[in-house]
Parts: sequence; structure tokens; C-alpha cells
Amino acid sequence: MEELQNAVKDGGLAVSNLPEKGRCLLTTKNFYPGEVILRQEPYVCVPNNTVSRCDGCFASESLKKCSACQVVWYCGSTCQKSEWKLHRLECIALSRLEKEKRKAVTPSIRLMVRLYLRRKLQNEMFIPASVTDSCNFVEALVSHLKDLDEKQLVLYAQMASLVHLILQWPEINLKEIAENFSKLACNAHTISALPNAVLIFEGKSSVVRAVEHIPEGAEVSIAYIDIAGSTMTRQKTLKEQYFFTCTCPRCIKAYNDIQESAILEGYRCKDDRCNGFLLRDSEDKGFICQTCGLLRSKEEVKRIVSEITAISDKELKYKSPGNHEEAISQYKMIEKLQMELCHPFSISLMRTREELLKILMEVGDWREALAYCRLTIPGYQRVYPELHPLLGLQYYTCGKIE
Ligand SMILES: C[S@@+](CC[C@H](N)C(=O)[O-])C[C@H]1O[C@@H](n2cnc3c(N)ncnc32)[C@H](O)[C@@H]1O
Repeated sequence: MEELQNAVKDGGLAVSNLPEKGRCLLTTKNFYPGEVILRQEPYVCVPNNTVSRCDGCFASESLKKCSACQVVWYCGSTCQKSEWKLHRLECIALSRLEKEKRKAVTPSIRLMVRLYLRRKLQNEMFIPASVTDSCNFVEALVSHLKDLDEKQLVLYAQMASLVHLILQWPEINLKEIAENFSKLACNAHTISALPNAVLIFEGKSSVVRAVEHIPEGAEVSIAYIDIAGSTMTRQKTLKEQYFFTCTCPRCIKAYNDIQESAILEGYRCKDDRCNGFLLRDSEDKGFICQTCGLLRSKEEVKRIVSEITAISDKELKYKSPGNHEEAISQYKMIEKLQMELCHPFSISLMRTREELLKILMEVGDWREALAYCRLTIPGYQRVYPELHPLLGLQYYTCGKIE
């Protein structure tokens, strides 16, 4: 704790330990919107496997596979050399695996293998360690191991066995590896945020930036999950992945959230000129518009929901080339049904339009892509704070397509 305290002191921060939350950061100076609060290089990192990427710089072009392990990609000799100290040991370990087993080496498994290898190299002084570049920080993270259900424990135990199989270190502690996987899950963040700061990634560094003025003495707070969703949805995700009940002002503002939930996750009024939100009626016949009083029957809602499910259940295979047209037409059918069913600010409708935007950009249909990008903006403006990077990114996408 003292090491951590010293590491952040000069940056205008202090570590505090609150009984109900655990460790958190307090400011000892003012921070202003956009200002960097914290910047941290990764202890270890690996690209995810949705697209092949260079292990050194995460570029996705002009890649060559490591000829020995056939798992890791590089964009050239500069990155290969910069990663060599760590990859040398990883390469030997991966090359020992049978070809079939190598396919099971997911990014999480690789990350854990690299964590142990880096710790070993630092312990043996092959690579330097410093206060902020040390495995001690990983050891201090919360793991919530005791809160995991059996299914999750079994999964982490299996993943730990694979790490053991790769490393083949007799002294390795399987329980510690499983606990590290749990740490990975409940200390991981996406680009998302509410109250006053966001965690974003700039290259390999993680950077926390202020999205509003944070006065001296305030707690720096980032959201762990995507904040587009009702309180119920957000609370459920936080409980399942991070094992706590959030008590931030937005989460405890219950009344307004009934309205907000009905807008973000509920249905639209039968009268398509009316923008009212719907609540379940007391006789359970359906949903009543809170603006004009029209009833939408349960049966009608059910019918449209099942039509949407039927289309979504047909696997949307747009990722393989040649299937784009089919995927576009399927998503358009879903969009049409969602426009009939959901409130205009519905998150599901916004997500469908994002999918369409993605595919239309892939096929280079810029005109339609722009139309869909523009349609997502009002939803983004509603769910993200004014200075949120995801809102900025969506404006940027619109501008770039234009
Ligand atoms: C990424 S860690 C945050 C750092 C952690 N507090 C520590 O001491 O290392 C996430 C965990 O912190 C705790 N936590 C974070 N924010 C909280 C909050 N607003 N209320 C209660 N617990 C919280 C939960 O146990 C959660 O799983």
C-alpha cells in the first residue's frame, strides 16, 4: 500500500481504503475534463483473437507468424526484437504443446502464462522491476474467489491446468493461477464510465482521464461496465462480474429509472406520432402509454418479440465473406420489427443499427453507413455523458464517413 501511495503521490492522487469499497483513489488536486489522471503501461498484455495482431504494437497489417511456435504474430523485426525476452520463454513453452492443444491457447491463457514468465524473469533479474512494474500489484488485487459459483470455479481450474501444462513448472500453485483468472475478471474494464473519469487505452497504455471537473479531495470513479442500460441491467452485470451493489447517485435514483428503463429497454406507443413510454397496466392486459393512455396488448408485444427472436436465432454469419448481403437484410428485418416494438431510444434498436453500420462500412456502402451512424447519435447522446469517448468516437465515425 505504501509503495502504491508513493507511486501516485506526485500525480495529485492518494490511495484510500474504504470499508465498503476497498481501495480507491482520491484526488489531492483539481483535475479538469480531458486531463490525464493516471497512465499505466501493462505488466503483460496480449492482443485478443478477433483479428490477428502484432504482439508488439497491435498493428493488424503485414503480419508474419513466429515460425517456431506458430501462435504469435509480428509486423516486423523491430517488434519481434522488443518482445523477445518474454516471448523466448513463451515460445519454448508453446512449441512443446501438440498442435491441437495450441488452438486452445486463448488470449486469457496466454496472458496468464506471460504473467508467470515475466514474474520469473524479474525475480531472476533478467528484466528490471520497479515500484510500478512489478507483480506485487497483481498480488494485491481483489479476486472474489469465495463468491464464485461452482461452474466458474471449475472453468478457472481447467484454465489453470492448461497454464500448468504449458509452463510445466512442478512448483506451480494451481489455486493461485485460478485465483489470478478471477482477479482478471473482476479487475477488467471496458471503455466505459460514469461519474467523473473514463479508462481508455492509448496504444498499450491504459489511461484514466477526467470527463468533468474533479475537485481536490474527491474520489476518482470509473464505471466498470457499459453504462448504456437501465439500473437493473447495470446492477445485475456488476453483481455477476464484480460482486458488489453499486450505490452511485445514478443507481440509487430509483423512480426516474423506471421511466429511463421503460425508454431504454421498453416498448413504444401504438400511435407512432407519440413518443411516450409504456408501463405495464394494473390488470396485466399489456402496456399503457404514459403520455396518451393507449394500451398495447401483451399478445402483440409477444408476437413481435418472437418474430425478432426467430430472425436473431438464425445464425448471423456476416463475418465470413460473401454473407454480408444476407446479414444486412436480416438486421434490417430486425430493425424494422424493433422500430415497431421498441421505444425510439431503445438500446436494442441502437445496437442493431450499430451492427448495420459495421457491416455497411465493411462492404463500403458509405451512404447507408452514414445514415445508420447518424441514427445512433441521439441514443449515444442520451446514454453517455457529454465528454464520453464513445460519444466522441461516434461523432468521429460520422465525420469520417462523410
Ligand atoms: C477493480 S476492483 C477495484 C479496486 C478494489 N477496491 C481493491 O481494493 O483492489 C473491483 C472491486 O472493488 C470493489 N468495489 C469497487 N467499486 C465499488 C463500489 N462502488 N461499491 C462497492 N464495492 C466496490 C468490488 O469488490 C469490486 O469487485
